[in-house]
Amino acid sequence: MSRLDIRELVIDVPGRGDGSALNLRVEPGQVWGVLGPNGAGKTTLLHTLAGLRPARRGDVWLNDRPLATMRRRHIARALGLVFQDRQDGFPATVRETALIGRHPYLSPWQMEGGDDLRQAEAALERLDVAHLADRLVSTLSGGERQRLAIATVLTQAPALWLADEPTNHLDLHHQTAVMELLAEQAAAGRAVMMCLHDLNLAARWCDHLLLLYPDGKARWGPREKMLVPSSLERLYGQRLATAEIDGAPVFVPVR
Ligand SMILES: Nc1ncnc2c1ncn2[C@@H]1O[C@H](COP(=O)(O)OP(=O)(O)OP(=O)(O)O)[C@@H](O)[C@H]1O
Repeated sequence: MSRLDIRELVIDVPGRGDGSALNLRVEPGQVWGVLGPNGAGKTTLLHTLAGLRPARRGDVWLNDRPLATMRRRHIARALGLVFQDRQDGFPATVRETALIGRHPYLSPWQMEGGDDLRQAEAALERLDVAHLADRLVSTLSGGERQRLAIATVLTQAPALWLADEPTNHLDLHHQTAVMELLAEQAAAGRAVMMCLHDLNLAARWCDHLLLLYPDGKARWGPREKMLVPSSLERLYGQRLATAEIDGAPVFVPVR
């Protein structure tokens, strides 16, 4: 189990004022959604939480240790990041790519073993890309690449998932399958924080929300308190119509 403590954190968005310092805790079992318009800083936040870029101010603690003092290998055993954009520069197969998820557990130059391979193949199966295992990643469609990226993090088996628009490029069925997977991870005691553009996915699958405004201001809390139509309209500068389907609110943009 992993816990992320975000203390007085100001992310470093170039040319922008500090806005609100973030003070929140992502606990095992929770699913956090990060919402905000383009450029609000969602990716910057996730990369800061993963220790990939420095904060302007404040700290991130992973399991009672400051992230900044931890070795990358130890961070990678606890925390997995699904990137929004990927550069698949090396000519690797789908199976080889999923196996990268095991690298935090191997010593330098150690080959993956049978258990690693089984874990990667189970993840490929789960993300519905096992039939592509021998294909070069460069030949995959956008949605197939996205599912492979998630399968690679599933192979890594982190206790804390950070996912940057995990449903990017996915058709409706695979969007639901990925959200079910992330919900299952949380139900098994892991923690999830994901950036989303789809308010309806956030309303259905997240239990906590962080709203990031373009000026750096932020609000966060339990879903019920955050999904207020007037504040979502302010967040996006977009009028919304609201309904309820299947017990969850549904938001539709209107002119
Ligand atoms: N290296 C950089 N140099 C200058 N500006 C940057 C840099 N990296 C990010 N930014 C700017 O910081 C802001 C936040 O970017 P970020 O990618 O975090 O936004 P986002 O909320 O994830 O957006 P989107 O919804 O479009 O993915 C943007 O205005 C972006 O142009």
